[in-house]
Amino acid sequence: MSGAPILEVERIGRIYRRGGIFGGKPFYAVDDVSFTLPETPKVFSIVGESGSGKTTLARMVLRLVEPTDGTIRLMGRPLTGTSKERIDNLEFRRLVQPIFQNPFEAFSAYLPIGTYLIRTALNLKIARSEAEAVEAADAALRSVGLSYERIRGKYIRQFSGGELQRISVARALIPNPKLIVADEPVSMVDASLRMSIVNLFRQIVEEKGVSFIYITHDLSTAYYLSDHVAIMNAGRVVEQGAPGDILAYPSEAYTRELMAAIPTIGARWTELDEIDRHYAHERTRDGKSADKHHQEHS
Ligand SMILES: Nc1ncnc2c1ncn2[C@@H]1O[C@H](COP(=O)(O)OP(=O)(O)OP(=O)(O)O)[C@@H](O)[C@H]1O
Repeated sequence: MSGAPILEVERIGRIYRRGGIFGGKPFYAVDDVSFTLPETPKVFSIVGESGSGKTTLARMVLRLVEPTDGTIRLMGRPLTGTSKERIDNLEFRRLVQPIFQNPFEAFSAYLPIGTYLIRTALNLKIARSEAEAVEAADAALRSVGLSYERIRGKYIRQFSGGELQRISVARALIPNPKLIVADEPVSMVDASLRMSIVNLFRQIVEEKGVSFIYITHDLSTAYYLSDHVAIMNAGRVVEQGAPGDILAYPSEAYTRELMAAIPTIGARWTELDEIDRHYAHERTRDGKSADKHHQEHS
């Protein structure tokens, strides 16, 4: 269905029980959350402290957890419920891909990573033969500054966290998805490489037309990367809007607390000014975001 938003999340909620398997007290881990990702590719960040419900929300969008209430539609078609229109699993995995926090857990330790990527291409029916699968893996790896040749025969222990997260991004790109849901994707990556991954996301949005849901507790990367930020507290979205507006004029006390909770607030927000300047420069240079760190480290 063309013209439909990529994702429409409407009043979703998820109940869990706290305090014992039997008779624990029910509570909403995600409570009445709504947002829309438009057809044009965007980065939508969900920011909140530990326990605010970000991962539960991401897992509902990834169809790993069934919502207790509400509906989710992908390109106009339901992800939840039992209607005939519901997107089937293969189609869903081709359209929506995850990137998780720990890249070391994203791949098998006993399989060369290239083999894993080939299997992904074959399982998702992106390739009909091993040769086609190598081609698909190579194309995806090239979009993140690597190549199949460079990773061939290697196992996860032979890569750094940053390199592996880059390979996770390549894995996610194999089916040419419409949406990537990235749950704390840089929190386990070395600080020096963090911005290169964040820049890579922006490049993918602009060059490949993929939308991102970026889940993080880190306001600074959310501010830098996003077109839209939603702040979550105790399962609810307490405010959402353009990052500049939210962070310059936070209307919620909770958002101000989140900002104040950054331990090196002076340094961090000065760093944001630098990021702003760098980003503005990179974007105007040739109309695209370039990835300086990426070139340095690849
Ligand atoms: N399977 C589950 N069973 C019971 N409670 C759960 C389950 N998953 C999450 N919760 C609870 O739901 C709440 C929200 O958790 P969630 O992991 O979504 O938050 P989060 O913001 O992603 O936090 P973190 O960054 O620490 O992962 C927490 O109180 C958590 O303990």
